[in-house]
Amino acid sequence: MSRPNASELLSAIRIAPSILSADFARLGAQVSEVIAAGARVIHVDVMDGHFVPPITMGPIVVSALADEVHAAGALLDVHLMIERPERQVAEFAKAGADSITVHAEATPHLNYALGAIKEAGANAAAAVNPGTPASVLGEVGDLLDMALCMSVNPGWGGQPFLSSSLDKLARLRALLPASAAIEVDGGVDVRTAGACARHGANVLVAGSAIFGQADPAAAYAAIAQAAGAV
Ligand SMILES: O=C(CO)[C@H](O)[C@H](O)COP(=O)(O)O
Ligand SMILES: [Co+2]
Repeated sequence: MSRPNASELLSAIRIAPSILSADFARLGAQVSEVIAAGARVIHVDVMDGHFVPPITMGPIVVSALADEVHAAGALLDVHLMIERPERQVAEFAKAGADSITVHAEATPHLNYALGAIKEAGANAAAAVNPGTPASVLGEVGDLLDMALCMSVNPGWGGQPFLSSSLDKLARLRALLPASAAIEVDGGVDVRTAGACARHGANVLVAGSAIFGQADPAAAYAAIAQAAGAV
């Protein structure tokens, strides 16, 4: 099956529903609901029990969703909250990941890890935790298709948005080439989405604010409108 053009999809304002908060007993149906509502970026949170305490999912879940997501012209945005991610990126790309994010804090070899993602055929992204300066990503700016600003401490959905993230988004936007997308992840909802977009984010991850709601499609549409994505 042909892959969507990830660079093109990530160049507009996008709301990326995070399946971390989805009902896993009906994961395919939940993803279909948000795609029908207009979502073109599906965010997959991979946690290893080391970089962050919880353990979530691996390439097998990416592979299970890939055909449905790609057939809709949407992409799988895989957020690796794992130690030494460079050892795993090829496996996730093979499973169907279109963009892969590694944490700057998770490897001493960030430049190498980003190169490994590109070599595996995916878009390369790097994330910084709330306590890590944005400037770290300036060192690898030429390799970044996307930078991810964590607006909560990673590991759990449903946490409140850290307002200090707004200035950090603006610093990342000023620091990185215009071709790099800026993603924000954690505590994004109808109240925080507009400010994130105004401060330079164009890919807004939302988990509990979409899949934690009774009507995920309506919740998606409300956040998209708040961010100016529609
Ligand atoms: O990476 C993450 C957690 O580490 C999730 O993507 C993020 O927290 C989404 O959840 P919510 O929108 O509920 O904050
Ligand atoms: Co995430």
